[in-house]
Amino acid sequence: MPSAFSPHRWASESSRIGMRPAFPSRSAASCQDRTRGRTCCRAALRLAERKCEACEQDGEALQYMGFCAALGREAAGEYLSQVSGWQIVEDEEKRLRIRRNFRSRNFLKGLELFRRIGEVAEAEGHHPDLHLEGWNRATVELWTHSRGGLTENDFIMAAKIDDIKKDDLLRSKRKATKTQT
Ligand SMILES: C[C@H](O)[C@H](O)[C@H]1CNC2=NC(N)=NC(=O)C2=N1
Repeated sequence: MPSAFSPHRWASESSRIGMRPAFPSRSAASCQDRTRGRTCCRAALRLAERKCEACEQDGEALQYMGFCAALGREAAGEYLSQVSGWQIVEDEEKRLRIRRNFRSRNFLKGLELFRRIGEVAEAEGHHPDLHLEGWNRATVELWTHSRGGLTENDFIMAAKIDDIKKDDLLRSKRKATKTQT
């Protein structure tokens, strides 16, 4: 788990440089899950168990440090190791995004995959770009539009997409047949 982005790190960083911590309620002291008496800390949660944070309100970007800060390539690479099948790409304006490709069994199953992803996106308030081409080539791209790049929200969504049940929709991976040489 990259410690660089735990709320404790952000809280100590922000106090060190004199900035208000992004989520004061999440400082180490208050990050205590009183119902179960154990520290329930965001940084200890798998990406798929975290919740996307709204990065803007009424069209205004929220000045948070932390979860909404646009990530550089190195920090994005640290998060990438926690999701599966995704790659970091640059768009025509050099903005980072992550992309995962799927092959659906048919066109309608490709649309059903998007529907299942859409349900998670609506629940999280963070939405992917979805492309379905050549009837069964489904591409999912994630980036944080309000930040013009990648934030933790994109990797939370990627992890949640990884967890979506989808084997019934996708072509099985062709067994690699080794040709005898
Ligand atoms: C107000 C609301 O949080 C924003 O419009 C959300 C909606 N979904 C979003 N999805 C993505 N990928 N990026 C955003 O900046 C974004 N903003």
